[in-house]
Amino acid sequence: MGSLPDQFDRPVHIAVIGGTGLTQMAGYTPVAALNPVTPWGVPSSPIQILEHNGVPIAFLARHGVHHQHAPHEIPVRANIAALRAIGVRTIIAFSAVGSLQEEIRPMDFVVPDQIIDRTKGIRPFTFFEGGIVGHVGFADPFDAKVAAVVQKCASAMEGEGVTLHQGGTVICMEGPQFSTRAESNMYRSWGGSVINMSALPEAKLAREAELTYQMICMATDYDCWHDSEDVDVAMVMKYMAANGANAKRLVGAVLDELAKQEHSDMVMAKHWEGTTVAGLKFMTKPEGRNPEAVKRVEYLFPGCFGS
Ligand SMILES: CSC[C@H]1O[C@H](OP(=O)(O)O)[C@H](O)[C@@H]1O
Ligand SMILES: Nc1ncnc2[nH]cnc12
Repeated sequence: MGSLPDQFDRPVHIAVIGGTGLTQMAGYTPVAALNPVTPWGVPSSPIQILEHNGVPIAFLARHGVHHQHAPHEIPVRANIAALRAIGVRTIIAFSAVGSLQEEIRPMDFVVPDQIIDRTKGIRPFTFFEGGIVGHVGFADPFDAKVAAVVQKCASAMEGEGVTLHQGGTVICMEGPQFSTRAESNMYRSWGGSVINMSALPEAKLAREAELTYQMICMATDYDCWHDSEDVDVAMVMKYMAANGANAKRLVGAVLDELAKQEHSDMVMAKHWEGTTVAGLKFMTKPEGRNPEAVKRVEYLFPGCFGS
């Protein structure tokens, strides 16, 4: 990465956030590696700009290039802010997850449509604080239109080792320790489909930043509720290695599909444009706004308060 330029002169609209076991996107040509500094610090990894069929894609390794950030240490605000600042409006976020349902087998893919928050409030979870208040809708944390694109791409790969479950609830736990058996069974009773440690605050911050965001999960284990072996890191890495090629193929097919003109409004997150900013302007009266907080928010939405 060292020899790549640290600037890229075109906006990049689509990003992939790679999770455990997906720290690179083979088959794409890296053309730049950016190191932005945001008001919330620096991102987890350099942002690699990859080119595929002339379309630039941003790639960020959630846990860092060497997997050095624990789930609660990931600088999620810097990640999301930096991606938005380079032009990204759609994020495909990949995650290795435990399965909470018999029919979701290790190596199956899941495109979730809901999240239950089991983080413990120790992760910074909003851009809007310290003198700027904002509340965004989060009833549907993911994006049904991107989910449909993923489904279409996965269907085309059926019979090639790709099984995809459309819809489902991610339990996002704090970690880094895995769940107890009692917790795992409780999550099942709540209707949880899969479990990870990274859907939040990523999805919330993407929404605050007016981005289209969809997670693609790949099951690596049955957590500890099942009568098979309890989850451990070796198991997660083993399945990621075994199915990593399919994960990359699926993500690649999704990127190719999203690059089509017919998806441009969705990719540019036109349906979210202005939704956060409208609420921000309405909430904290100008005389109550902290100039430092205003400056930080204007990194996300340049000129949004008219300064
Ligand atoms: C190594 S198992 C736990 C770890 O794996 C998942 O990572 P990611 O979502 O980034 O793929 C899970 O969320 C935990 O961070
Ligand atoms: N069982 C599990 N619990 C939490 N995160 C995970 N990531 C992969 N498997 C997991």
